[in-house]
Amino acid sequence: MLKLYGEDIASRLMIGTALYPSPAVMQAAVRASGAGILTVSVRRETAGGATGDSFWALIRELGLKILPNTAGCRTVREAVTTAQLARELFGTPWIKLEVVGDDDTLQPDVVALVEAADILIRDGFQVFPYCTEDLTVATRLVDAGCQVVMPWAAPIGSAKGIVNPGPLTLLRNRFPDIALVVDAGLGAPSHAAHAMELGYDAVLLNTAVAKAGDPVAMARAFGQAVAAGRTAWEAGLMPPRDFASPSTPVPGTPFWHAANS
Ligand SMILES: CC(=O)[C@@H](O)[C@H](O)COP(=O)(O)O
Repeated sequence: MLKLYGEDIASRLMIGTALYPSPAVMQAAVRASGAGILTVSVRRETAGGATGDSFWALIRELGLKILPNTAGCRTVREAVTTAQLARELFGTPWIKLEVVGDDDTLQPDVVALVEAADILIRDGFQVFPYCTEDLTVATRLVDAGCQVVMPWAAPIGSAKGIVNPGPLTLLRNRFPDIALVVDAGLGAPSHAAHAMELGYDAVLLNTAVAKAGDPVAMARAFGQAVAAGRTAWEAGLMPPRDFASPSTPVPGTPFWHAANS
């Protein structure tokens, strides 16, 4: 079972709560996804004023583990203050730490991210940092005390899927004991399965479900893809190779034999 900061989590899918056509669709999609963790943007929702309380009520009704996030923060100070507000609102030390460094790509400011992670961990937070696939950045985050690292697949909302599988595989190999979560940029259930087939512990997504023609059906499809990808990883995928190999090497011998391998 997935363990994050010592807590058992039943599902390897984490889902966001933004951009749905209505609150009812959001709730139905989250339920259909089978997600174990819900992420919510504290800054955006508290800025919403009157809508805030009813939004939190909808979120609480879902009965899932909440991972508040610092989406929209652009500085260390903003991110730290937002995390402190989240801890008060939700009574959790968990925080998905986002510090945006560029408005076009929403690429994380990884320098500010490491600094903010360090401050928050010293203050007792359990940090889920949203980062790029850079090995050195991941190392700094782990050194600061992050037990979870969340590299992007592609820019938030881009739906491109995994753009750089090589560096993501490198992270998996370097950090076998750290929970790795692909966060952002997934557009199709096959992208989520791909992340799981790379050995990632979980995926986090939002836009591809919220913006689908039928968000509820798409949420279900993502849930199934995550489960399938994880099963494939556990089953042991055959490594790809550059040469052909006949599936039935010896006529009349349909089953594998050591001598034919
Ligand atoms: C919801 C969240 O926390 C973000 O990191 C992000 O929105 C997820 O990315 P996608 O919307 O691309 O799935």
